[in-house]
Amino acid sequence: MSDHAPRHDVTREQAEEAVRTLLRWAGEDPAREGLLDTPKRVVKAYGDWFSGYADDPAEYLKRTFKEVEGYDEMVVLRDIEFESHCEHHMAPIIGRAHVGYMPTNRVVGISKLARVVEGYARRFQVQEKLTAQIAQCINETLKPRGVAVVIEASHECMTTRGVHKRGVSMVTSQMLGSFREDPRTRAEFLQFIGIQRTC
Ligand SMILES: Nc1nc2c(ncn2[C@@H]2O[C@H](COP(=O)(O)OP(=O)(O)OP(=O)(O)O)[C@@H](O)[C@H]2O)c(=O)[nH]1
Repeated sequence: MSDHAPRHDVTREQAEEAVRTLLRWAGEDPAREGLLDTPKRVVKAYGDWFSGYADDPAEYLKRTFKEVEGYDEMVVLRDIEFESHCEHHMAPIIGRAHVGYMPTNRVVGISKLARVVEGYARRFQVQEKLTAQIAQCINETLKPRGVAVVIEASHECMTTRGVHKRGVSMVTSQMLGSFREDPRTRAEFLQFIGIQRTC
């Protein structure tokens, strides 16, 4: 089984039974009419939220465009909305990713950067890991001069439970190659995505 294959050692029936157990634990009666189809719906929703385990995001970057060979300036895709789930509480993480790279001679279809974000977001995540995985995937597959990923997200484990702080967002960044080494390149990227340079 590859790293990206879904774990099929749990059957759909077992997954639905686990949802019934949680409903009982919360104080509900899973046999109540309104809840009869809930386990089926939850398992279907999990298939959507966690489809990233069946994805190999590097595959999206394998098709590159020859026609744009020679373009070697920064490419930025900003405001890529995503939904993920934190691996600590299994609560939603809702955010936006900004991705930039400095191509060498390999340029990808711009939607593929958003697909890479989706492939990693649709898993249980920690924001720092999500940020690093996106950057490393692009770096290893396209071998560009540099990669930059900034993620801004709110964590529902902080807003709907626990410390209950609304309006808080977490910002993480991973800069590789020229974005890490050249302050001007980094500053240009931050300007493109609307984050002012502070150092
Ligand atoms: N660094 C980081 N922390 C996260 C992320 N998602 C959730 N957390 C934090 O993970 C921590 C888990 O802390 P624990 O003390 O083990 O869990 P807890 O008792 O439920 O913590 P509280 O949320 O403070 O109630 C919490 O501080 C969460 O806010 C993330 O993506 N990155």
